[in-house]
Amino acid sequence: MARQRLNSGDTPSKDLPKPKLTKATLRKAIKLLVYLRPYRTKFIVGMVFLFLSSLTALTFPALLGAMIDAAQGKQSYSWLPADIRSIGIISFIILFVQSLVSFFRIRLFVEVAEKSLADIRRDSYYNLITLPLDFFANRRVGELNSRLSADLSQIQDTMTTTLAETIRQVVLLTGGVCLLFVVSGKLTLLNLSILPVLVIIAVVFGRFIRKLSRKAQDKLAESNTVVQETLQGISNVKAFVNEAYEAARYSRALQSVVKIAVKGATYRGVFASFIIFCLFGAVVAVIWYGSALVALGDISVGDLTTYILYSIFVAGSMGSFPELYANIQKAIGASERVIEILDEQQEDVGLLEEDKVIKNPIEGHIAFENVSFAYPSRREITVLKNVSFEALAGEKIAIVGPSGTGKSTIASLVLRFYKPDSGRVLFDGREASSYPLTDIRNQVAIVPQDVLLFGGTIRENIAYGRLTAEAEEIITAAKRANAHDFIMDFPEGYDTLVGERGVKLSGGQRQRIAIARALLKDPAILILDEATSSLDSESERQVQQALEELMKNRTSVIIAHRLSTIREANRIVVVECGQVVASGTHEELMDKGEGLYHHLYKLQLADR
Ligand SMILES: Nc1ncnc2c1ncn2[C@@H]1O[C@H](COP(=O)(O)OP(=O)(O)OP(=O)(O)O)[C@@H](O)[C@H]1O
Repeated sequence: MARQRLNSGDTPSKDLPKPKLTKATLRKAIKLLVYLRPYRTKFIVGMVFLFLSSLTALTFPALLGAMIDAAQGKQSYSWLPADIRSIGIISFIILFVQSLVSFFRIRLFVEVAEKSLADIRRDSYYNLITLPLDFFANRRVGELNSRLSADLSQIQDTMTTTLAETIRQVVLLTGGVCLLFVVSGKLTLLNLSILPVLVIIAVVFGRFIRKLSRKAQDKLAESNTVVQETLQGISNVKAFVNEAYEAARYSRALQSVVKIAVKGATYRGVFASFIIFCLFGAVVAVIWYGSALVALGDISVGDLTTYILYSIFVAGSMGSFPELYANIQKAIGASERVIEILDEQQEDVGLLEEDKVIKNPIEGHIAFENVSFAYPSRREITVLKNVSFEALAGEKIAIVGPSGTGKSTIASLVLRFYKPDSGRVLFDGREASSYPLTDIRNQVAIVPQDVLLFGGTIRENIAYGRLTAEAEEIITAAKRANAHDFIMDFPEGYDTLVGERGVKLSGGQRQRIAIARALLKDPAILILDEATSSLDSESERQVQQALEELMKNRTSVIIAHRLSTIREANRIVVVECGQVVASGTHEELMDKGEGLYHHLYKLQLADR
């Protein structure tokens, strides 16, 4: 029987949705079984052991009944000696075999489940990281991550225990019912007329109580939100002298928790009394009728004992089915979602080391020809409209324009995070789509606005640009990026841990690490998404110097926010509302007079 809880201590997996079992959902879930294939021999042996241990469990009631009969000088079965000692020894031998078989069964199942689950985890992770960016735009990454881990834990639970438990209970139930008939048909008919009714009532009632318990949890969560909100905004609460208001709000929330919990407890009490009454009632009925049969000489005392023990087995199996079924349902739902991720269309990026070898070197000439683009998640808004520009190999090209006009989108198209809806992106005069994705991304580096570092050491973070880099190369890159000195100022130098997402470093330091990373990658094309957050003038000078170093000898696309930094660019492309409205050198654009560039430039000068 599923145990009820009226508190909020359930694990997240308990909240996993339970889909209806249909052919389609089953077919999807079954797809995951291919992951068992490499371990099928162990799985089959485990299954055989499982059957053996369930079957041996079924012998005990018969043996114990025979032992009681033997005590009264009766022989229950012709194949079993009628002396207590022999039956006791046989029981212990079977018990020993059962323990041994159970050990191997558990060991094998867990091994198979863990190994195949590791394969599923690895494949879903591989798939996830090779999915196009658009997939992530439509989902919250945290949610995706916790969903996936809850789903996988559910599948793991099912593979390690639920599956085995279900098979065991099916064997015990069918074997138990058959043996009940063998021992006494009359008693079994009585039993079978009571037991299923009880089980059905218990399941329906159980569901009702479970609903109540969920409501209690929701209410508790609501009251916790009050605490959280109040504490987060404690200064507001105090400033408005609203302590009394918040206390009353919390107290109201608590009252509703108590109300629903007490209601739940009432039903639970009724349920428990009902179950106790019925359960013991059934036992009394069976023993009553059984004793009458013994008195009539219809069955022996040993038979009655055997019978009662089998009844306990059968009742236990019946009671365990609702929870097992619910777990299987959840696992099937979980498998469906995992399969969805496994079936998503991946990008054609390779995961092998040799995929990092560049097969089509790019010199650095970039051209956009009438490129139009709308994000797949927001098709109705055309972000880029007929955008055309060109940067020769080694040139510096700047893209400027107001916020939200599509500058970063241009960068995403260069990196081929997305494909244009119409028009062409060309590298060295060849269409981008004719290059393997890995070739493009291996030769384009981006220094983004918000530099994200991984939680390891500075050395590892720089090496992310080229994982095979030697220690010396990392230091050279850091020196060129103006980062070496500040790194050496840390007691642990290059082994300093940067903290989660690089929080232990300042914005300017993070940027210089990102520049060192890009230097190490040594790309043909560089995209600089200039930081909008202002650094102090010393950091800005250091970052600027590092950027100058980085831009040497390669094509640079600078998404510029500070126009002062791009005066020297070979070409400045002015974008407004997704369209190129002007392009030329700084002087040419300024000479034009009242254009957008002129306006923006004047605005920035005025700000200084
Ligand atoms: N992944 C996305 N899905 C849907 N729309 C997006 C996505 N990313 C950006 N956009 C939208 O596309 C438009 C252009 O965004 P983009 O980031 O390219 O502008 P930007 O010029 O770089 O802005 P900023 O100067 O503020 O960085 C915006 O309206 C933005 O809301």
